[in-house]
Amino acid sequence: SSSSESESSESIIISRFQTYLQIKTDQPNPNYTQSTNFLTSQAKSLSLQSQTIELVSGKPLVLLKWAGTSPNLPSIMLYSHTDVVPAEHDKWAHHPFEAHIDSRGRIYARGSQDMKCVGMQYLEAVRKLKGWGFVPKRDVYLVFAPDEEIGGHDGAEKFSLSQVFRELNVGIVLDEGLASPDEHYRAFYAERSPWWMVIKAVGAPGHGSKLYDNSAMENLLKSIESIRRYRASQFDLIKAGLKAEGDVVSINMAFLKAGTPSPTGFVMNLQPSEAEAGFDIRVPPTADAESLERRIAEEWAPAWRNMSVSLGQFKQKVPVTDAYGKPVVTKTDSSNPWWALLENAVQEAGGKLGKPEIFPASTDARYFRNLGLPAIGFSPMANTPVLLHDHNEYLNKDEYLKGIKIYESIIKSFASFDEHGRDERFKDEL
Ligand SMILES: CSCC[C@H](NC=O)C(=O)O
Ligand SMILES: [Zn+2]
Ligand SMILES: [Zn+2]
Repeated sequence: SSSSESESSESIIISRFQTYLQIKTDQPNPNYTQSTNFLTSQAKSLSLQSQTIELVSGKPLVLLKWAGTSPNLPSIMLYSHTDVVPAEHDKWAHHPFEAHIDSRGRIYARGSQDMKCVGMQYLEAVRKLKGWGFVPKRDVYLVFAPDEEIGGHDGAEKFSLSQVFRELNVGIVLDEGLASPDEHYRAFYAERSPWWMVIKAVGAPGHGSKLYDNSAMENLLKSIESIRRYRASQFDLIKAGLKAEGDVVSINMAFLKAGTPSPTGFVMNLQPSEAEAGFDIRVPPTADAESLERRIAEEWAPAWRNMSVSLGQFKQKVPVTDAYGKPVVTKTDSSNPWWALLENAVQEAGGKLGKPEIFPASTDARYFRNLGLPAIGFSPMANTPVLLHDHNEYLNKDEYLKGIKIYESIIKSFASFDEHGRDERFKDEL
């Protein structure tokens, strides 16, 4: 019967997803050879043109092309990253690279939400559309990039600045979003900028029994107290329902480093002369970055308290604004036809979309928004807890399959949109 046929094709779709999830592309040593081979073989089975670009050796980006009938129109870029964050195997109910499906249909794997789901859903949607004989007007590109989880410098950043990318004449970028615990899918028009900061205090050492001012520990603790008050004030705005997660500044301590090591632990009766703490700060595009800088310099790391500030791992301090001082955001009003197209396409496929949001963390989309291109963060996972970077990351197979239908609708709509309109303007600016 046709229903058992569709079941078997659904199980093939799920097992392809499992195969991709089983490839160990976890940082810091992702197996990009295997993911590249897998994606290239998928492209072949779909008769998509494929090339592998290594802007940095050992960091392949897989670029697939579905040629449209009007190649002069700006193209659609369906973007995803192939790497995933590490997982603590022994803390998971199922091995993070087994892609085990439990009795409720939950597929457990690192990358099931972030974001191998999206990369495979693009491919499955293209497979369906091709099967139905759909022909795109615009060129459709699928991009599978390395190293998003460590900042995207050898992936999306270099790619966005490359001649190859310029020649794609991209008009709209789709990249990752977040799962939604309720029935509404989430779409993101901007993201917060990561500022990774280390605050260091130096001070006079002394006997552990002595009360005196200006020890490194005391000075660092003063900063931490002030930072925690600020953190609470931002968090309160969310708790009171006044602001969304992406609309406030977040600041969390990533590490604390101080003390004089001894063979049995730390020396107890010595107040150390140095102490430092690392913070992950996320700044919304609309925030007053200058006043935050002032707060850091005057309250959190004042030189008069023998304190200094430097950039942490990967030296992340992404500017909140573009080269012209404008916040880096994608328009959600009528000046951006892609937004309305996305809304309608999701609705037509039976999905509901929530209010546009600012992504609380970082994605590679920022590199494309920085060029002035519209980029929408979207991962179709409704009724799903947000588990990216968490233990037991999973996606239910029915949600995954629904997401493919959502992308069929979006890709069809985007690839058929034949107004030059506003996106032509970007071409002159590039
Ligand atoms: C700032 S580079 C790291 C990017 C990473 N992206 C997803 O988690 C993040 O921490 O937001
Ligand atoms: Zn991601
Ligand atoms: Zn991630």
